[in-house]
Amino acid sequence: MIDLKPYGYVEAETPPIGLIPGRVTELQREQYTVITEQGEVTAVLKGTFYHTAGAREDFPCVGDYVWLQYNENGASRIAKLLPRRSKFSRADYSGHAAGYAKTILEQVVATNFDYVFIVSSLNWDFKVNRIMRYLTQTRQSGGQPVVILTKADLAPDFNGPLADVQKASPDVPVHAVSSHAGVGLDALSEYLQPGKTVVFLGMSGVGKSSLLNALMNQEVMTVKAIREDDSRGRHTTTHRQLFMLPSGAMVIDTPGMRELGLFGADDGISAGFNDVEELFTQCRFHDCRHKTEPGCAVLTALADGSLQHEHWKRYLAQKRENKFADDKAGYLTDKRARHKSLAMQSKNMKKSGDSRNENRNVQIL
Ligand SMILES: Nc1nc2c(ncn2[C@@H]2O[C@H](COP(=O)(O)OP(=O)(O)OP(=O)(O)O)[C@@H](O)[C@H]2O)c(=O)[nH]1
Ligand SMILES: [Zn+2]
Repeated sequence: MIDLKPYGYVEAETPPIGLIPGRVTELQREQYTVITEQGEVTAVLKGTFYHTAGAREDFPCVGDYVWLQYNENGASRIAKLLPRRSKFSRADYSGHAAGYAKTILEQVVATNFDYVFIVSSLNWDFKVNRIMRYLTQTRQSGGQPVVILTKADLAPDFNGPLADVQKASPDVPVHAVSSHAGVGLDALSEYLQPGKTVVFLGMSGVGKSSLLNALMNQEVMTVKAIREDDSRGRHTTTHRQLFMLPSGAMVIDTPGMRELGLFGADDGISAGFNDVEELFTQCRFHDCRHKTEPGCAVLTALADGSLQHEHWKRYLAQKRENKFADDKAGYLTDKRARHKSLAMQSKNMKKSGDSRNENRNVQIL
């Protein structure tokens, strides 16, 4: 028999005969993995869920405590969702036409966590305002916020940023850590107590997977920047969603949580580099690598001093460091295509001399 207490289960009410308690550790499509006193079981929802659940919110997700009908020979059946003490949800647009705001469902992505680690990098991209926005989100979730400033090894003097966060939110604990150098992790044991659950909130590339790996003492999440020499024989189990740390605390890391982190992306990672990205659209070749290519707007700007070398170097460092860089290329291609079609359109308009159409086009874009 497995004791569910280490999974944070508090029995407020004894389940009726025939049902046993459990905690959802994974959700893939409609199939649940639930840890129960019988061990880890695969489960589906009882039919009544589909009839009585008013909104998607009522469906169990990772972190939830449930009662289920245990089935020794096949899928168990989740019969009841127990009350949640905290939750994060996001809008679910699936199957709904854009603009039909009323039909957008709430999709709960993680529940029953005690702490929310607001993870932010101490590199040049450090922004107190973004942390404050995550703080608001966290306070609405019911979890207790803890600010984790990562990559301390990249910022020899992190006392400044640390003090900035402390000043902006005096009641919230702030810690600087380096997953790579193993610095500052011990201080987190205050939160990582047996039976406690933590979720990470933070933008892509801030080091959430690296932190999880460091806390797990093993690689459970793939970190994008793979070094050539150790990429063989990696042990990764990326599908797991609720991780039990050696300390006895749990970390929920769902794709849904990662998407939440992206909500801050509007002022995103490369917002400080608009000027650089504008230059890309002026390079002669659309696949310019800005190294030796003729007609490269970046090289020209570096040469005439309108682009600072330091600024360019920091941009390149960011590209190396962040996964976002990958998506950025696609974004820029789109942007360039938009520019081009806009230019073509206005050329055609000018030819036909129809200025009303031109105006209409500007509005559409
Ligand atoms: N120097 C330094 N780099 C780090 C540290 N932690 C993470 N990184 C690097 O930052 C990059 C992103 O790290 P990840 O752990 O994948 O970031 P993530 O937040 O999980 O990113 P997503 O999976 O996109 O949400 C990688 O290149 C890491 O090697 C650190 O403590 N120090
Ligand atoms: Zn170029």
